Amino acid sequence: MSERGTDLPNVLTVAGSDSGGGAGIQADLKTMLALGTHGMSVLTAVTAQNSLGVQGAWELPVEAVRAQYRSVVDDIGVQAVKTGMLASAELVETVAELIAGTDAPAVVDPVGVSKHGDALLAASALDSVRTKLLPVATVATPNLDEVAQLTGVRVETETDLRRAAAAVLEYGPRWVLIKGGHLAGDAVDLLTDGGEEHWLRAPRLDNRHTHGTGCTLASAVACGLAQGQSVPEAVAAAKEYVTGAIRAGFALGGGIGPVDHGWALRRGTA
Ligand SMILES: Nc1ncnc2c1ncn2[C@@H]1O[C@H](COP(=O)(O)OP(=O)(O)OP(=O)(O)O)[C@@H](O)[C@H]1O
Ligand SMILES: Cc1ncc(CO)c(N)n1
Repeated sequence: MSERGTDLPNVLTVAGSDSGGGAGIQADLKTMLALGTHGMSVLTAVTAQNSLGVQGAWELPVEAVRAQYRSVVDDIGVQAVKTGMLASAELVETVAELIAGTDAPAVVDPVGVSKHGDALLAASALDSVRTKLLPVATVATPNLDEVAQLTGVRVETETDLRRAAAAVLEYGPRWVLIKGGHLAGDAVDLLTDGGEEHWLRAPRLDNRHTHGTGCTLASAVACGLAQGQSVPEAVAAAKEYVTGAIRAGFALGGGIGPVDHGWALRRGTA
């Protein structure tokens, strides 16, 4: 038997490709490798993207998404699913239906726009995210722009995060992790299921190379869940991983560089 052993959990990302390698499918798979899981992917869209922005985006046909998902789940099996860019209402609804039929926790990152403000989800898909995708989520991980788009709640202070969380929970995810990364001050996120409340606080790092933070955090949560952690445990570990990745983020191209997914692999070996 190889050293891999037989207990490496399988984690599936359903997301778009970022040609620059910092966000999307590429960030997800790198996170899954770094955190000791076997990463697999269902591609929903292809973007021409780099450190300066998104130059083009093309979504895949619904049949292609459905076929990839079936290939993975029916043969290999998954211990957790993570979703990212889903592009259109049709794809959002297809993926929600596929997740509903899968016996594994789902981390839903309701990706709306890229860090540069480029749309990665059609405005006409918002309602499907609210009524079809959020209800099948074990954890939903919106950032503040996505919260505003989905619920109309505008977050300006840490206290507003509570109101935002309550508004997202109305749509039915089991847990919500509101990412306060775009607020001033500490990088504070709020995880709640409407009963328990967990505040995750990290110092704001003075590094502009933060491309892919959201994808990385959501994938790390999926890895923890696949490894049998509870939602609060998986989120706490994911926050530590993404904070380390931002600290190690590096310049690439002429704009915003990526976080460094490999930092945790090198931990203790320098
Ligand atoms: N400068 C920073 N220093 C420390 N932590 C940060 C910083 N910026 C973001 N974070 C943290 O990174 C995680 C991702 O949050 P963020 O709000 O950046 O996601 P996002 O906007 O969805 O990212 P993206 O769209 O680039 O993938 C959160 O835990 C947030 O608090
Ligand atoms: C493909 C893709 N998915 C997600 C994000 C999140 O910002 C991005 N920039 N690109």
